[in-house]
Amino acid sequence: MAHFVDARTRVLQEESTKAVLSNCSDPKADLAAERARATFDVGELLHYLNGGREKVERKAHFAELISRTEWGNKSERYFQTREEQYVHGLKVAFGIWDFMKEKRLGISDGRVLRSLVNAPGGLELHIGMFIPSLISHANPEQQAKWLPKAQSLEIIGTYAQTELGHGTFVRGLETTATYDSDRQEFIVHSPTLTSTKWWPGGLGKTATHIILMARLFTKGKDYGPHAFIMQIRSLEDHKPLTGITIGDIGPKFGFNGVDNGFLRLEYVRIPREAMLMRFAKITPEGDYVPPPPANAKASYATMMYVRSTIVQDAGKFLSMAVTIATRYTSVRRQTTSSKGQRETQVLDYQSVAGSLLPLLATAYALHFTGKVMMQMYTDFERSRDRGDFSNLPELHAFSSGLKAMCTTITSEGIEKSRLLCGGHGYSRLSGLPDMYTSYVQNSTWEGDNNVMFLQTGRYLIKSLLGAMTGKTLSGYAKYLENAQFEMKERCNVSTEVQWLDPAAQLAAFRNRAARLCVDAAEQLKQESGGNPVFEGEPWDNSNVIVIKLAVAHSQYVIYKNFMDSLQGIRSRGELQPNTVRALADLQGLFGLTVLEREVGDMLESGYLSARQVKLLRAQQRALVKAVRPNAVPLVDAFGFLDYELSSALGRSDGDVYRGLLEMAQASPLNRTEEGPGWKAVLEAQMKKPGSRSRL
Ligand SMILES: CC(C)(COP(=O)(O)OP(=O)(O)OC[C@H]1O[C@@H](n2cnc3c(N)ncnc32)[C@H](O)[C@@H]1OP(=O)(O)O)[C@@H](O)C(=O)NCCC(=O)NCCSC(=O)CCCC(=O)O
Ligand SMILES: Cc1cc2nc3c(=O)[nH]c(=O)nc-3n(C[C@H](O)[C@H](O)[C@H](O)COP(=O)(O)OP(=O)(O)OC[C@H]3O[C@@H](n4cnc5c(N)ncnc54)[C@H](O)[C@@H]3O)c2cc1C
Repeated sequence: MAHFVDARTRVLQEESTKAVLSNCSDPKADLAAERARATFDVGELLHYLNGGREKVERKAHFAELISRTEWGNKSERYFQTREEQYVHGLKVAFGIWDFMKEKRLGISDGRVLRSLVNAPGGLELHIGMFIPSLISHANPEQQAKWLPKAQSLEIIGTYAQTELGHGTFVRGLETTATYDSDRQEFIVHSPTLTSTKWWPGGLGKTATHIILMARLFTKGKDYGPHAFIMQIRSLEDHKPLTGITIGDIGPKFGFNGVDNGFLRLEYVRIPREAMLMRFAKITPEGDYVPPPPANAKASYATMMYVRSTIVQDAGKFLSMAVTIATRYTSVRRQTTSSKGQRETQVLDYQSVAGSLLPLLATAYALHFTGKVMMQMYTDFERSRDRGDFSNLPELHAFSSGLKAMCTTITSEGIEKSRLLCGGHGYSRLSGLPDMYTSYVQNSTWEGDNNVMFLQTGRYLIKSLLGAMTGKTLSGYAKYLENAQFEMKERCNVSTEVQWLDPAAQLAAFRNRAARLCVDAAEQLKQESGGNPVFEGEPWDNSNVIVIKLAVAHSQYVIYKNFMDSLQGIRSRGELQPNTVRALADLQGLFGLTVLEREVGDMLESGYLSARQVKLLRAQQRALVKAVRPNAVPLVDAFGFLDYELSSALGRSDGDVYRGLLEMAQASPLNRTEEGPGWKAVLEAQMKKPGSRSRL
């Protein structure tokens, strides 16, 4: 209702309003001023990072179109119940599907659309693991039968591996697939409580089919986990098939639009052809044909593919968080030292810039590592298709460690970004709480991070031991050939500026990793009482140092990838000198920030002196200052659209306070002026006779 304000009231207020306006914040102007400080061409970097101008424009065009659809509308995003989220997630998946068909779009456009809407739902695993499993584990006949149905959404699948009792230890799975040669069928069964499948995304209420990981028994012998395809729900009425019990596992820390599910099987029969037989096979008579020794771990290939995509995506999520925090802290003003002066942009506080700008640098580092990771996976696929599995061990070691490292960095980085946004960062309207709760699972799924680090550490120690007996190493572990030399090496930096040299930084990363590898191997030998044993007590008692080694190696790899990528850009002349300079500052800031955090190891080993650490810290602080003017331009270059970020604080126009006020209007609590509690509780309580005098 319009509210009448008399002239006297207005006149009295006028002076106070003027006083407040004289130094109140103007977020839009602040952000515009930040953009004017750019030392490089933002458009150039934007196009480079996003694969060209055409792709950038295409994404904006898609966002424009889908934001107008019912399924693409995000205004209710932060106010949905779990059920609404689940149903909406399905509408989004099918909405994107129809949109792709209508516009005849391919897989890479589909990926862009899914990322734009960012509403994880019941089809995540269908796209992320069910189809990839068919591609990597099914033989040509099986692919011909199942892929068209899966790709046209005639069936919806998921990947059912984890059980109540086992996730990490895949060989410990208890679901059985017992071959009956008389009927040429498998009997799949959940023999124990702990064999209940638990966690698979979409299993609860969506999937009609699953890739089942079960222990294969034939002729009384256990051949360990193998992949099978089977139907679990009717295609007519979506009810579970006979002998199958399925349901949703309940609410989770985040990611609640996805119906992670449970499954029990009671003597269910599936045909022999249900076993995915690209590698291992079973004959009609029940003879087991193992995969060739070189690809004994072939049934784990889907996990490796997904780990690679997780590495690829880590940089994107960190970039999103950093974009929100950088834009907001550039327009957020808080505290003034003298009256009448404008308050300080919080990004100008050393504590804020010192935390946020290294994260910005890290987001760039992860971008380049993500690219290298996917290239390595694609190369593996190419050689695998020729029957060459020789690069499998390195790919496994590389993807395991990077999966763990990149997701740790990004999980922590999202939370740090949220904290840097103060109170408004705690609001879901900032976009950061949801981003955190839905991202952080990446540290657990697809291999718990510590378990993944241990896989990488195992590979590195074995590589070192091999090198000591004269074996030539390849790839990222090559430096271990010189581990004995590294043990005697000392850092030769003697001035602050020498720390800017990428070679000096790389040498420090490499030396730390090499020494830790020698230390870890020593400890393992001691625990083993002689020759290193990579299992049981000796291994378990060496876990902490092995994980430390894998962290150090992964940090070395990420730094090296950043350095090599930038060198490539320079030598190919892909970007203008000013842009390269801005990226070089980020590379230095990333490198020195990580090294600064880890100096303890290098002081302990004697690689660094206390004076060199002081110089390193001073140079790191100088780089924070150097990056500061480019902060907003550098996040603009990531190219996230407002639609994509769904954040009141990350708005590209900087109008954050209007954003909060506008978005809050959609709260269901605001549907009526008096609110839902008035009729339900407040009225009766507050109108009780004598209610005010009771206390
Ligand atoms: C922990 C390990 C790696 C251990 O496996 P294991 O069979 O016990 O291994 P082991 O007998 O100790 O043998 C070790 C040996 O096997 C090698 N190896 C292990 N995994 C692989 C691989 N993928 N590729 C190539 N090689 C592999 C290791 O390097 C060892 O080799 P070595 O003996 O040293 O030469 C494995 O069991 C594992 O991967 N566990 C994690 C389970 C997991 O990732 N589950 C994912 C479920 S799906 C999911 O979470 C959905 C995510 C949804 C989404 O992302 O969208
Ligand atoms: C949101 C979400 C979605 C998921 N989706 C799916 C899915 O679609 N399909 C599917 O099959 N699974 C899925 N999972 C399961 C997931 O893959 C497992 O939870 C994960 O692999 C970790 O296994 P775990 O739960 O058994 O952990 P545990 O192995 O029980 O880990 C517990 C602790 O023990 C430590 N630990 C375990 N083993 C060792 C060891 N050998 N050495 C040292 N430390 C060890 C771990 O580091 C961890 O700290 C999902 C999980 C989540 C959270």
